[in-house]
Amino acid sequence: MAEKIAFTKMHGVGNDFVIVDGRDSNDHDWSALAVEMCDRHMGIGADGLIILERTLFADLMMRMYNPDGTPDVCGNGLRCVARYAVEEGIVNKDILYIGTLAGVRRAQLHRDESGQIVAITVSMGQPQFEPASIPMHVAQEPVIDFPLEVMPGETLLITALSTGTTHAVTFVPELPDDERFLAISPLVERHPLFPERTSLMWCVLEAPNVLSMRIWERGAGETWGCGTGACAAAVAAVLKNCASPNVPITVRSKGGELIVRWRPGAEIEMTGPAERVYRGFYPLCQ
Ligand SMILES: N[C@@H](CCC[C@H](N)C(=O)O)C(=O)O
Repeated sequence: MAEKIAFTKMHGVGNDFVIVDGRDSNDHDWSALAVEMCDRHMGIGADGLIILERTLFADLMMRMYNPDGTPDVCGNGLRCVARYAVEEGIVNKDILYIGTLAGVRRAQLHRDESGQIVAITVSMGQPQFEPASIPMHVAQEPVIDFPLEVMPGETLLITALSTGTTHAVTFVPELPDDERFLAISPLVERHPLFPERTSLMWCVLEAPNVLSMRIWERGAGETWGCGTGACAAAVAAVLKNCASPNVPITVRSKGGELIVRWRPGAEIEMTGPAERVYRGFYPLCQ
């Protein structure tokens, strides 16, 4: 009989993931399975596949694969993993430590009076501004409002940084319509100045410390939320004096709101929901 992989579908502000507890599973080509499983027509459909593993350095290790199979770091996925680990009894405490490709992250669950998990706060590490860490081929640090020529006659002012993964943030007067968003975002993702490609956060400053954004993720395309991207946008807003440091910054996207707090020299902190959608079994056809 064909092997079946048990999975749980979860999302954080509409950024959706297939979560697989791989602690005792056979060796699989997770990168290839991410491509299959994340396919919205021929698979389960998701913005990423997350595999849980054992580690000596934290309560749990998470590995996230984009829908194109590339491994990455993931903020919304981090909150989903924290909730999953506690509700599945893998970890029996409301403050836990999760290993990621960018290092160990702290997660704290928040509950209402009835004990229901209502939000999760995660540490997201310190933002990286050195061009080599982003990575971006540019001789400027930090990269604030860099004029990126996307095509003849189209230049975006880009603030670029890494929040564990590469982000370009552009502040615009209004969010782009589909035509503009779909024409320009993939060109920024694959711009030659970003040797490992980049995600692009289109941001509007709605009010002091309130941002709304439209998200293009490297390896995934448009998503409804992006945790590392919300952090990058909030940090960029502070760097550009559009938001105050150490004060909660609300970052809205198609799938909901995240709250981000950062001051120069400190770790980023992000708070938001994580929801379970359904469980299932994925048949392996290999
Ligand atoms: N959605 C994630 C970020 C996923 C990584 C992105 N696709 C990339 O390649 O950088 C998040 O919530 O942080």
